[in-house]
Formats: sequence, structure tokens, C-alpha cells
Amino acid sequence: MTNRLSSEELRQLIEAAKEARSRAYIPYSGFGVGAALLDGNGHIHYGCNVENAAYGPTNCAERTAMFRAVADGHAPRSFRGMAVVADTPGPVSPCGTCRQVMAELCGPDMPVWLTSMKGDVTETTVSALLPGAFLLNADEAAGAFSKGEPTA
Ligand SMILES: O=c1ccn([C@H]2C[C@H](O)[C@@H](CO)O2)c(=O)[nH]1
Repeated sequence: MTNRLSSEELRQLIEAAKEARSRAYIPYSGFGVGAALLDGNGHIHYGCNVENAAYGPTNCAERTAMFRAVADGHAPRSFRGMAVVADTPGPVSPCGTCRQVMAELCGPDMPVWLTSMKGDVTETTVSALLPGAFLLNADEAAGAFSKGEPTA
């Protein structure tokens, strides 16, 4: 595995996830989640869950972070790691939809740190979170994107 995070980078990524969680828009569940995604340029993309009165349109923290990063011009599968945090008894467990999106946009080997507000930290990978993910030539798909300059 190339380009592993230093312990300081990991500390900052987890702090960023906590900061992102403080921005969660959660009038219905009251359950805030934060995510932080580190790109290849060392920039951290923040994600929080954003809920909706119709419930279905709710976006999880993990997907918010990934979609923001791609929208800001970062190529799918160019990311170095993601941290996720919630106020859970143990490390937070991402939903199936977010695991599927991670498989496409982050790639199988990217590390994911599942954490809790009280300090649990478990390291896993995208492929461990979703073995046998459904993908349609995702490597080529990722390469076809992000031709613009990143804006953040
Ligand atoms: O990994 C997860 C799991 C849940 N949620 C959000 C969705 C919803 O707003 C709230 C309760 O499910 O938590 C996330 O953001 N990430």
C-alpha cells in the first residue's frame, strides 16, 4: 500500500470528521455523522449528513464528503483515506449505500477509519466493508473523470 497516512495526518483526519459532524443537518433523527476524506493533494473534504422532510433524499456524511471531493475536481480513486465518526457505543458502521459509493469512488484498498466520539478507532478498507462490490469497469470509469483543475 502506497502513501500511508502519518499518525499526524490520521489525527487531523479524525479531528476533521468531528468538525464536520458538528455541521450535520439532522432535524429528524438527531443522529449526527461526520466524515473526512483526504485527497492526493493533502486537502481534506468534509462531509456531514443532511436530512430532508421526505426522508429519502437524506444524504449520509460519507457520501457528502465523496461527492464534494469529486465535484471539486478530484479524480475518483485518487483519495488516500476517510475517517467517519458518530456518537456510537463503538466505531460507527457505514450504511450499505455509502459502502457501494466508496467501492466506486475510493477503490478497494483505500483505508477507512471508523471511529466514535469517545475515541474508538478501527481501521478497515473499502473492500473489507463491501466484499464483492458490484462495479462496472470502475477503473476505466474513474480514469475518464476529473479533467478539470481541482478547486479545493
Ligand atoms: O454511516 C452512516 C449512517 C447513517 N448516517 C445518517 C443518515 C441519517 O441522517 C442518520 C440516521 O440514520 O444518520 C450517516 O450519515 N452515515
